[in-house]
Amino acid sequence: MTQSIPPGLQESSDVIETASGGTSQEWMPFEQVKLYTNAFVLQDNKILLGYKKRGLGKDLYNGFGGKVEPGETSAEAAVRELQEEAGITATLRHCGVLFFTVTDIPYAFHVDVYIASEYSGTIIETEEMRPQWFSATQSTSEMDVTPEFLPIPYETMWTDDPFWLPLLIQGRPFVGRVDFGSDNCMQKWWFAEIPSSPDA
Ligand SMILES: Nc1nc2c([nH]c(=O)n2[C@H]2C[C@H](O)[C@@H](COP(=O)(O)OP(=O)(O)OP(=O)(O)O)O2)c(=O)[nH]1
Repeated sequence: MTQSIPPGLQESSDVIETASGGTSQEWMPFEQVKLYTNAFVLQDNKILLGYKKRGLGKDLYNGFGGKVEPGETSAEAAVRELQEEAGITATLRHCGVLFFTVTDIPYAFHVDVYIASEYSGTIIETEEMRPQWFSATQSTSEMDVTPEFLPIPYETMWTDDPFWLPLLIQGRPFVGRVDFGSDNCMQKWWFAEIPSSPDA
């Protein structure tokens, strides 16, 4: 499987491809990589998302995250961004890597994705994000007749999120790459699950 892992992602011998496609033959070249984080809180079958009020991904729901600042590790940045954007502190577990390019942006985005099952503090709306809980239930048979929380609003999220968010919710580590066109459409994509080792 190693040969199918797109450039930008670490080679690994034991990934299981979950989706791939697109019209482009070749992956888009990139000159530089910028590090980002994205953190999700999952608790009691619900997931915390934020409605982004400004910047990249404005008017879309997402996890909480942003750029890794100089002198900071990705894990430190993830904790800081969750605190800045939702007002809470959590112990985060790394659960995925996403790699994006966008036509006309010379650098690529490496996004470390984190998950937490507990947090401390009070969730607040901030300048950047309006937090909201959604149901993390995935099968209709598990669904309540009158669910307390709305289903995940995939239609108001980045178009690649349905490929990996279900894996995150199931606690299955993943990697993926998407090349976006200037219209924000996915031109080429590849996603895989990383099976956990038996002694993990
Ligand atoms: N769910 C999802 N998130 C994405 C995708 N692409 C992408 O950059 N992101 C995330 C990574 C970051 O969490 C976020 C963008 O970071 P940001 O622009 O808010 O960074 P920042 O907070 O440092 O920016 P700022 O405060 O300086 O304006 O969007 C995607 O395709 N799907």
